[in-house]
Amino acid sequence: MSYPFLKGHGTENDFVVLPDPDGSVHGDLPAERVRALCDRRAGLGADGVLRAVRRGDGWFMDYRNSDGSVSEMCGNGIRVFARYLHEREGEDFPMQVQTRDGVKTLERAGDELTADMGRPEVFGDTKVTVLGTTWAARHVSMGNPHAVAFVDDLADAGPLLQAPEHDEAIFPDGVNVEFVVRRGEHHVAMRVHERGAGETRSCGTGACAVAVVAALADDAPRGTAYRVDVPGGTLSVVWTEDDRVLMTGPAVLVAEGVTDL
Ligand SMILES: N[C@@H](CCC[C@H](N)C(=O)O)C(=O)O
Repeated sequence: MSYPFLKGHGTENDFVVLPDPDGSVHGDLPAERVRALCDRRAGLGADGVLRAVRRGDGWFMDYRNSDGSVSEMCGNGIRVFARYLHEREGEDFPMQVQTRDGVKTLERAGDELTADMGRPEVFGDTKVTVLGTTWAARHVSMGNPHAVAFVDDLADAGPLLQAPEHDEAIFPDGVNVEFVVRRGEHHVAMRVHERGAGETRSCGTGACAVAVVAALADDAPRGTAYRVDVPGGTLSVVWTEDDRVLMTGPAVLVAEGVTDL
């Protein structure tokens, strides 16, 4: 059996897009198939899979991490998903996309796309540990869970070959962990260890969580744009007066074909 696919990325957080309009192509998308597709040696290679399913008169983004697990939301993924819907399915901007974290609206921003990521939920303090070093972190939900830790140097977190240790009582389903340094006024840089995918070159929801924590620390007025550098590029994040987080960044489709994986 052959399946159509596309490959794309947003700030080098890369995804396999699986068109499955009536949901009949991939069934419930078994975790083994996701792992096979995302395998960087034996498969197409990706941090996650974006299955495109029609729901009502719109589209649902069925997001899976590269280990086959489900997540509520993916910020880089939704821009790539919207790029796909625009270029291959004829959907216009502004565009609404259904996700496990509700409906998100995407707009064009020049060559880039802006996603309204909704309201952040800022919780209390927590801790993360890597190879015996522990940092204070802030728990933020962008629909999916994040722990944001400011560090002295991005290299301090080491090679991030394993998930950082975290409080299982606070994060029973695991957590995405961002390590952050300041680069200038309203300008930060981060690395991320993604739940279900390992260290990646970028995380859109992570960049939003980081900008929210930085804005709170800076007491920055709502509407202040934060530049968030990631290993794979740069995202811009604004936490608005009406408590929404707008994330702007690139979304690129790089290949399409068929696969029997
Ligand atoms: N890369 C994503 C986040 C993907 C989901 C995450 N790993 C999780 O399990 O919550 C992004 O760009 O937001």
